[in-house]
Amino acid sequence: MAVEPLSRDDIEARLADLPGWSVTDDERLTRTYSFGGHPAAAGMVAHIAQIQEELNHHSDIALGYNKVTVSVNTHSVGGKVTEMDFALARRIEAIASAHDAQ
Ligand SMILES: C[C@H](O)[C@H](O)[C@H]1CNC2=NC(N)=NC(=O)C2=N1
Repeated sequence: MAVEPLSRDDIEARLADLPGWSVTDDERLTRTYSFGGHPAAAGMVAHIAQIQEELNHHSDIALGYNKVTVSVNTHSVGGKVTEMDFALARRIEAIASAHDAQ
């Protein structure tokens, strides 16, 4: 997969297919999920970690009582949002319903 920073237009087009995700002012693709409790939230974190190892692309994940926040950009291009970040976000979205993530 080519690794180049995405333009603002490319980012907006991809975000349109990822409700709940946004890009912060410091160029991180992020979403917060809510859960029924802590074990469910922790289970989602473990599953995300598996996916990240598979993709060799890793977000920063914050685990709270019943929330998980994922935040990612691509280190190898100096901390910009790339297609690799969106590929990870799509994989996370694909498992969210199995974890009852809101
Ligand atoms: C050596 C290894 O492939 C790299 O360090 C990978 C690992 N995970 C990564 N994760 C993220 N978010 N960005 C990267 O550039 C990156 N690079």
